[in-house]
Amino acid sequence: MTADLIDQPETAATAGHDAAGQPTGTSDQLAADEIHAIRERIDAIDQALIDLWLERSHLSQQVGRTRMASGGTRLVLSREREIVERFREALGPDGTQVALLLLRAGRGPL
Ligand SMILES: C=C(O[C@@H]1C=C(C(=O)O)C=C[C@H]1O)C(=O)O
Repeated sequence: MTADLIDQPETAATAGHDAAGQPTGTSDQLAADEIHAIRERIDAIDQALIDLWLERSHLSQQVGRTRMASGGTRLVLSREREIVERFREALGPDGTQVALLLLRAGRGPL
């Protein structure tokens, strides 16, 4: 998917840029303006996701440290299964992959 986006050659018909100078994939100015506005919201969402991702992984590592310092286990697999299932129910098979990546980020270096 990423390769498709990167490899697509820019032609005369797709040479338009938005107000920030980013290629929009269209030479139509109205469409380019709309795309620019939507991209601002997309960028804000991406930043929120990054911030939440980092906050979650720090919290998860904190739980792991607290539990191990008290003689407990590093992981609780039943809780992890619940989380994977929550994401799968909400997002389908991609949700499973997202949850597994989230849990991996929370483990930190093993
Ligand atoms: C954060 C915890 O520790 C571990 C990490 C989890 C997570 O990242 O959500 C879930 C279960 C545990 O394996 C927890 O028990 O809540």
